[in-house]
Amino acid sequence: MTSNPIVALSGVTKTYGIFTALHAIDLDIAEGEFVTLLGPSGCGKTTTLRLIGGFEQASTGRVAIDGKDVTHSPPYHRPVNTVFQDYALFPHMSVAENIGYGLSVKSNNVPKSERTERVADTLAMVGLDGMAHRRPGELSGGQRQRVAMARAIVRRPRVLLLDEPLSALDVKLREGMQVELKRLHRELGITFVMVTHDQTEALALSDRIVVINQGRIAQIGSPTDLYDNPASPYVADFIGATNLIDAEIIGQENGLATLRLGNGMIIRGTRGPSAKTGKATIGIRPERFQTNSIEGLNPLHCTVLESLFQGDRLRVELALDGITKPLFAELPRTASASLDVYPGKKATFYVDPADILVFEGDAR
Ligand SMILES: Nc1ncnc2c1ncn2[C@@H]1O[C@H](COP(=O)(O)OP(=O)(O)OP(=O)(O)O)[C@@H](O)[C@H]1O
Repeated sequence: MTSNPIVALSGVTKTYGIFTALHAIDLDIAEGEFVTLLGPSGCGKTTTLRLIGGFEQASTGRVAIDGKDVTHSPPYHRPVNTVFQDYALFPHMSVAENIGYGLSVKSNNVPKSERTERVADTLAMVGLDGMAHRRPGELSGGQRQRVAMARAIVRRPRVLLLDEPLSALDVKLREGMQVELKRLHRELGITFVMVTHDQTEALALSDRIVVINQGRIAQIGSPTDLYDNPASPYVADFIGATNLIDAEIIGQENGLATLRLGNGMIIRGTRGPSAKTGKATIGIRPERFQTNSIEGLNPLHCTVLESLFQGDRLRVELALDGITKPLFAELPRTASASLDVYPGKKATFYVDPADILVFEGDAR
């Protein structure tokens, strides 16, 4: 666990009536980290964020910020600010007034001259110079998002909470704003905790990702950690797509597991299992399919069901002989050109044992 975490949740449970939204969550966030809470709709990520912000109270457990127990403190007694999903700007106030509002209300000791200066600095920081006098209704979606950011950071919180901050923007704008968020995080040096259900966004922005599944933390790790070493089929499938296939571990030697698939096929995988034998699930990332036969790789005899052109890649739907659930492979265009894939074609693909993720049990 992190020493001297800026945010620490210990055994936090949140219930609504008889429904438990969070089950005894433990989470430490280090000062300056960019942490993302990721998971499907209803998994509990917003609840977790709201517990940190003080908009919800834990049913049991403890919330500490900067070493201080804030479990029962209201939002305004926490060194935290929130960028809400809908931005929550005041429509009748100008951009500058929206941004300065928090300073005038909460920090009465900020003199007017300093307030004006801080608002101007913050406007520049989010790239909104020259927009100070506009009203929210006269701004684009991306500009409104920047005002919401500016309003949250002008008070210089220790922790910035971001609730799906980019979800209202179209794809192109969202990609641009991702770069902006990353830059702001670096320049401000404060802790960002963001909620998203968009795994690409989480992978691109975070130092660490907290994957949540039905009110429980499924795994915490860096983006590469989660991508390369997912702890469960759930994480493997949520962080980057994964083909999951039922299998049985029938032997193990020198860190190499021998597995039998439902169609009787034997393959070898190196990633993960400690159990000698028993039920398992294997995961293969779509981009790990190879087209050349190389000594030591697992051959997979397939029939092409469909091939979808995607510019730089070809996405190919495959049926592994004797297995009903289709698999997806993503091939670089160069590889697919030599293969000439079309529906109905019999083709053999190859997967390195190191690219076979092995999960014990039928945990799906
Ligand atoms: N005030 C409430 N009363 C009852 N149930 C609630 C309340 N707030 C949240 N829940 C339930 O708690 C669970 C977690 O909700 P939460 O908003 O944290 O999910 P989420 O992961 O953020 O989902 P989304 O991406 O859809 O916002 C959901 O099943 C939700 O219906």
